[in-house]
Amino acid sequence: MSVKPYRSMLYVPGDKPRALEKARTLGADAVILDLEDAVAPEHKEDARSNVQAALKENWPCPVLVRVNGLGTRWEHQDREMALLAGVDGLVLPKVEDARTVQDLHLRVPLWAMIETPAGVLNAAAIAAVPGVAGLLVGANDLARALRSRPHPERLPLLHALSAVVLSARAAGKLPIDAVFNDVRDPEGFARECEQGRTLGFAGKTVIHPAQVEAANAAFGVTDAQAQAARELLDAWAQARQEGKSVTTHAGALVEQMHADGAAEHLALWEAAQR
Ligand SMILES: CC(C)(COP(=O)(O)OP(=O)(O)OC[C@H]1O[C@@H](n2cnc3c(N)ncnc32)[C@H](O)[C@@H]1OP(=O)(O)O)[C@@H](O)C(=O)NCCC(=O)NCCSC(=O)C[C@H](O)C(=O)O
Ligand SMILES: [Mg+2]
Repeated sequence: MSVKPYRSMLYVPGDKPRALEKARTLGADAVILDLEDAVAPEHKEDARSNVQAALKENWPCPVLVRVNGLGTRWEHQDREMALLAGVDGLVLPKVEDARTVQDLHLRVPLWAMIETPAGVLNAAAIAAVPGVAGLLVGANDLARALRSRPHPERLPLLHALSAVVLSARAAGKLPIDAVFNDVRDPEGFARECEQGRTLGFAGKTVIHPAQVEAANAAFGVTDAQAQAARELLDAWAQARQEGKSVTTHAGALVEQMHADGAAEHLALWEAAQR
């Protein structure tokens, strides 16, 4: 089994040259060079040039570009620039229906942002479009659209968060959790990562260098977990050899889906080692 981890996906504003340079060294599993909400209208053209230059550099991870939304005056040029410069994928903000994504006929993977009520309601169809690699939650826009209030456990967003996980997983795509806005609250960030991981997200979008390592840890597999997965797979192999389709390991039930889960954990651990 071969998997590519997307534990941390770092947004980098296209109009901040220092951040664009620094992003190459931070250990994120992917970076998202942002031309949308992190960039003021008067800086859009400069940001596009900076991102074009950044795409020519060597990166240790996949580099995505978040283009401005469909229907804005920048979107077409953003997309053309990114595709010509050899981007690894595009992030499209505020995706609300599957048809919009289908009609783009992109030749690189598309990561669709789910950050409006309509986007949440249509998330399953959006995720199912061929070429969509994953769904990213945009919790700031979503909270604004829902008129919900901040809540330490994201209670008003839980339905939407789970809908994104369900939709992406049903289509075999990756669900990626929203950003955590307070870059000076590592405990709060760790709690939210834990919640996202528990809900089924594969990783988290992050906005600051200080959040990268914590997201990698929260959505990664520890050495001890990898060892436990190996032991479970050994127990399962032994059981299968004996013609059993159910066994116990360390006192707990083991069936095929548990073995599949252990194999996926091990593959993620191996990928992170590389
Ligand atoms: C959040 C920030 C504005 C904080 O900025 P600041 O206080 O200036 O940061 P620091 O001084 O602590 O920065 C220290 C050094 O780290 C570099 N840095 C900072 N952020 C990044 C980054 N994202 N990538 C790479 N490098 C970064 C600084 O250059 C400093 O470097 P050095 O000079 O060597 O010390 C700021 O972190 C920031 O702008 N973050 C990204 C914001 C962003 O991208 N927003 C858009 C995506 S989130 C979104 O849109 C939400 C979604 O759509 C939704 O709806 O929810
Ligand atoms: Mg947004």
